[in-house]
Amino acid sequence: MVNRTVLVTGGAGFVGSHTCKELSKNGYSVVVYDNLSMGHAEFVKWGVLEIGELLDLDKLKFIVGKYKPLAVLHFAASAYVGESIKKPFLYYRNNVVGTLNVLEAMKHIGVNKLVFSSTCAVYGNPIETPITESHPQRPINPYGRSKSMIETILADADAAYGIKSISLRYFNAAGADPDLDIGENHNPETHLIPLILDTAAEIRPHVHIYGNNYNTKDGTCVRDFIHVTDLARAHVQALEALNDGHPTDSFNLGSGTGYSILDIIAEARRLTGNPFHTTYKRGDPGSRSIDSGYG
Ligand SMILES: NC(=O)c1ccc[n+]([C@@H]2O[C@H](COP(=O)([O-])OP(=O)(O)OC[C@H]3O[C@@H](n4cnc5c(N)ncnc54)[C@H](O)[C@@H]3O)[C@@H](O)[C@H]2O)c1
Ligand SMILES: O=c1ccn([C@@H]2O[C@H](COP(=O)(O)OP(=O)(O)O[C@H]3O[C@H](CO)[C@@H](O)[C@H](O)[C@H]3O)[C@@H](O)[C@H]2O)c(=O)[nH]1
Repeated sequence: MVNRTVLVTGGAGFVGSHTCKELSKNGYSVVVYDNLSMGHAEFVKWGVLEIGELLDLDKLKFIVGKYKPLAVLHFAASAYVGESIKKPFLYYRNNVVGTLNVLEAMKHIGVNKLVFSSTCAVYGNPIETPITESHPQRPINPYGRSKSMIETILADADAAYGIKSISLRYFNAAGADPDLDIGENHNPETHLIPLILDTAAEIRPHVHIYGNNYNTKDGTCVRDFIHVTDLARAHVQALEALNDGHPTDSFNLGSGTGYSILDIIAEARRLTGNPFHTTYKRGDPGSRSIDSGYG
């Protein structure tokens, strides 16, 4: 019988849970491995939830051995740029050591395919846009550096142990499941669009704009947003490419168009009809000015 079981680390989180839905729609049997530090048990609607910690190598080996998945989709990570500057060891441990443990467990059981959640933060401030996959990697914060280190480790894992991987470097994930089965629910919430929508809904008093003297058209940072369901579909395609023998590779996932923070605020005011308040704060030193991707 063909093995259709996949292990999804971080499958109770935002992008992981949307991907579980797409995997299930495409006939895969999903096992989620998540410590629920940021995710939600109620987001695991399309598979089995195994509560576990990336840093617990014995448990990871046990779960990989129990289900013997054909592949691992590895979302679980710490993923806040600002926090990574304040707590770099947490980011290197959770992201780099956590991924080493996933790879070690895969090697131990003989699983040799991995789809990895990388990020456009591996590029740092771009020297040209749109950013292509061959753009130099000069990350400017510990979060981006942790993901860039993992990509290096993945190349070594292929060379030494034949573990094939596809790293998907997403730009900014946005939106929610069109059927409203799941959505974005982070605590604390730091992402721009949910904070803007909370302000328009009068749950928050104002939106802080972090910095207005970046070298962009209006001085605010520029980001390229991609819908979370498009990201989810790309993961299924990456899994199928690995199954078809595609070599270790990396791909950007963005729309190719960047919008400034002021663009996003103007559009949210127009769509909601609420001219909500904004205030300026100092820009975050680890924040890249422009992210405009390549779809
Ligand atoms: N959201 C974005 O815009 C974006 C953009 C680029 C890359 N990414 C990457 O995509 C992945 C998913 O991002 P997200 O926005 O869905 O984040 P998220 O925080 O919603 O999901 C991460 C999940 O991993 C789990 N987790 C974290 N550390 C763990 C550990 N040590 N052991 C077990 N489970 C653990 C959390 O509980 C959570 O459910 C991350 O790797 C992130 O770096 C996200
Ligand atoms: O209240 C806010 C929140 C954010 N921002 C700015 O808005 C932009 C987008 O911020 P945010 O939504 O927090 O996303 P990023 O910092 O770009 O990081 C996200 O997108 C990255 C890819 O670009 C991923 O790797 C990260 O995991 C994910 O958190 C940045 O310039 C922030 O400085 C504000 O001005 N005010």
